[in-house]
Amino acid sequence: MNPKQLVGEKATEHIKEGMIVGLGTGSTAYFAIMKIGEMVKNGLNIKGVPTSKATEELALSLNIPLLNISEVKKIDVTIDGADEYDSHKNLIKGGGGALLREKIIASITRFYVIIADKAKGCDILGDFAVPVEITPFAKEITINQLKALGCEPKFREKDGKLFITDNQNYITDCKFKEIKNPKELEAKMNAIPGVVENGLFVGMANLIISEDGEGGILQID
Ligand SMILES: O=C[C@H](O)[C@H](O)[C@H](O)COP(=O)(O)O
Repeated sequence: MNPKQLVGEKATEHIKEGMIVGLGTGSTAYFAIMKIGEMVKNGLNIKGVPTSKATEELALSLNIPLLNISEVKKIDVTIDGADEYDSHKNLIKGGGGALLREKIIASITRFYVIIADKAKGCDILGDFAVPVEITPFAKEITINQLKALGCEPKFREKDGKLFITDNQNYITDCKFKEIKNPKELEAKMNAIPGVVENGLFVGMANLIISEDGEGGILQID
């Protein structure tokens, strides 16, 4: 089985009848959502909260009942992907640009499950450039302030134009050498006025499910 499908389906074991479920974004979360669609079709009663417009469309196509975020106080379990993770379950997310909605949903989630290839595991975060969502206003000032934190920031582009998030903002991908203190860096980046949110998810994940390269499951809890 495709490793993404393996970990995606494994994560759905944490979903129980009646739960409110956060639906992640990306190519790994896709498999969890497909499985949830199947579970719903077979009679499971849950309600989903999507972390992006793309996920909302996918969930609707599978007839997964959805809640509007304004109706939600707590989410029982969220299943989402990651771009990099360490052994303390700190993450870099936002490779698909969905980090803001993902982090809001993670922040009200009781049990946050991350599904990711083993290759995304590392000792120290930083190989993957940290995606940072910034306001279009004064973007040059914001990018210089990010640079002052010791990274090489780059505006993300798509089809030759600046990438626009679901929230009508830009993304800058900030490449650091290594991130020795992710908690401190997360706070420093968010202290910049033009930064809406950044892709460091520190102390949020409860469980990381990955594949061992031979079809087995590895878990960090
Ligand atoms: O913005 C996108 C999300 O943070 C994704 O969950 C992350 O980029 C991992 O995506 P994938 O499973 O496609 O590698």
